[in-house]
Amino acid sequence: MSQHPQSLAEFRAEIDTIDAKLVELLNQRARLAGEVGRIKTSLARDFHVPSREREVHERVARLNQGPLPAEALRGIFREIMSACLALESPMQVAFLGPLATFTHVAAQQQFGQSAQLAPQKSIPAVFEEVEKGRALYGVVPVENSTEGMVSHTLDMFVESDLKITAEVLLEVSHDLLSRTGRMEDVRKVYSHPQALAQCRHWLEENLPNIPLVDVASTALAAQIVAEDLSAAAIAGCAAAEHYGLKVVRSRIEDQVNNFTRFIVVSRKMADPSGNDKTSILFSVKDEPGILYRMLEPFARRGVNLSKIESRPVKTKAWEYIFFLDMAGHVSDPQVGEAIEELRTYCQFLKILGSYPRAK
Ligand SMILES: O=C(O)C(=O)C[C@]1(C(=O)O)C=C[C@@H](O)C=C1
Repeated sequence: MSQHPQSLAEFRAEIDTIDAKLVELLNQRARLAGEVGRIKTSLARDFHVPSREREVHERVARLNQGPLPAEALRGIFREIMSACLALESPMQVAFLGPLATFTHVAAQQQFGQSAQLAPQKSIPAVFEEVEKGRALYGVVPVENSTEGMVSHTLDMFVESDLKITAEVLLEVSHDLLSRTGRMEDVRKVYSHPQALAQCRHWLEENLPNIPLVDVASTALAAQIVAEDLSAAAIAGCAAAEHYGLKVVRSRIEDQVNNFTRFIVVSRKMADPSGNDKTSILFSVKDEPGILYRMLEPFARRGVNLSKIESRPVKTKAWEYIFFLDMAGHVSDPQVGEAIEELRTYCQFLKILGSYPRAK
């Protein structure tokens, strides 16, 4: 028996009254978004307007007096806008599947639950969906803080003209999942090679001599394990929920702060947000001092470089391509000028996009 049954009921009654108002207000908001959608249709404007969504999020954060944390309100408004946008025009987003992978979680985090998220079998398939216009955006992993770059994604940009319009940072935490939830039943562990690598020490200590099996995704590992009582999968909690598995051990990754960076690609460049990054791809002639010369235009203008990666390319025209990330938008004079100066040393240079820096 509760000590204050009366006041509990009273509080809940007040919450009910507020919920009724919220429903009414949310629908009022949705009707207005519908009007905005009709105007956009008549003017042939884009339905999804990231800059406006940013404005709404910033305004909401300024208005917030608590006790709700800013992040909680951000999530709520992301879903409100996702639902309003879906009324204007359903937004198609392709992502590297299958369902319940970390890329799926990243896509949901970026576009909300009302976007139409379509899983694809490969990174090239995600790019193709966007290139052919069947999806407005594509979401693919690009870099993991433990295992380094997802090279397939970077390689895509050599051929593709899609632009990076956003990045999503997701804390990736791995659980050991199985049907029974019991450690002693585990005779085999399935996962994506990167996830296995990220849990290597934990596996050596806790499951020595147990065979580890590489599969194409953490979600596929969970799907296999859902049919096999003697196997376990390393995957995220989204996969546990999706495939009805139990958690044998949670957070088994060797490194805390294990982040994966995902990128969002689209056919159009993103507008400046005030806190952007720019990514470029280029190749230079193989000659002495070239590395120094290619970075000098950025140093001289005080453009902060945050990453440089090189990849071998099996084409006669060049030997290595470089990927460079820098602070700022390509429309910032220092950024644009430094890139144009670098271009004079390059056999090939492509601006992959300027996009808001992930928080
Ligand atoms: O303001 C608009 O352009 C809208 O379509 C409304 C709205 C919103 O819900 O606030 C919805 C989708 C857009 O991406 C931006 C904002």
